[in-house]
Amino acid sequence: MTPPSGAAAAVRHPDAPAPGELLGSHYEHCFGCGGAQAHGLHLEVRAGEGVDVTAEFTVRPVHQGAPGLAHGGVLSTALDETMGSLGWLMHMIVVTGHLETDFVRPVPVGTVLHLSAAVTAVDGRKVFTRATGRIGGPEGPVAVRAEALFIKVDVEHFTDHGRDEEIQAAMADPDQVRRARAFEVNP
Ligand SMILES: CCCCCCCC(=O)SCCNC(=O)CCNC(=O)[C@H](O)C(C)(C)COP(=O)(O)OP(=O)(O)OC[C@H]1O[C@@H](n2cnc3c(N)ncnc32)[C@H](O)[C@@H]1OP(=O)(O)O
Repeated sequence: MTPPSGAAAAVRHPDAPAPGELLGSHYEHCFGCGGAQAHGLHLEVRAGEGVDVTAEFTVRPVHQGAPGLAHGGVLSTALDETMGSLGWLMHMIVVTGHLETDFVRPVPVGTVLHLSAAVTAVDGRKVFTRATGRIGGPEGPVAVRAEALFIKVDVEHFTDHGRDEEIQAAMADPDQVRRARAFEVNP
């Protein structure tokens, strides 16, 4: 997870969302950010000043692992989704290649997890990222932290591998196609 010595700093795309702007969901059925997923995380991610974002995730009873506590895999998902959204600031479509999470404090149901993530380096198609989740406020103690390697892919990654039913539905939605193609038309 250490970027190679030749890795570059991340570059914010000139057409990236303005600092403070909500990025919006990339797919309404996404478990991380989609509004159509009843039990999803419903993450709303906001652009930062650089190639960084913030987000909030409210832990609900459907996200439990142990009684009254968030499931660790769900917390990893929140970190994953937050870091994955960094691609939007660089106009890159990325998928997670490697993700590692430290669970530092238990996170009770009802907690708002305050997430922040940033790109630490870029090396060709490889995007190195880091994230933390704090409880009790944006400056509260760290409950979870993660590092992840994302890999830049083309839209064909999804159309070639996704189940036909969902791909056809997504392709029939002009908003979804516009979102998916935005980075290719306006790289
Ligand atoms: C719009 C989307 C928002 C997403 C938000 C949520 C994020 C997600 O959860 S995405 C879903 C989970 N991830 C996936 O399903 C990805 C599944 N994996 C794959 O499809 C492929 O392995 C993929 C695309 C990551 C890489 O395959 P491929 O395009 O053939 O690239 P490949 O040549 O193997 O690797 C490229 C580079 O990355 C490195 N790499 C790839 N995977 C890893 C890994 N797991 N660990 C370390 N390095 C890796 C390779 O070593 C290579 O490095 P180098 O350029 O230095 O030789």
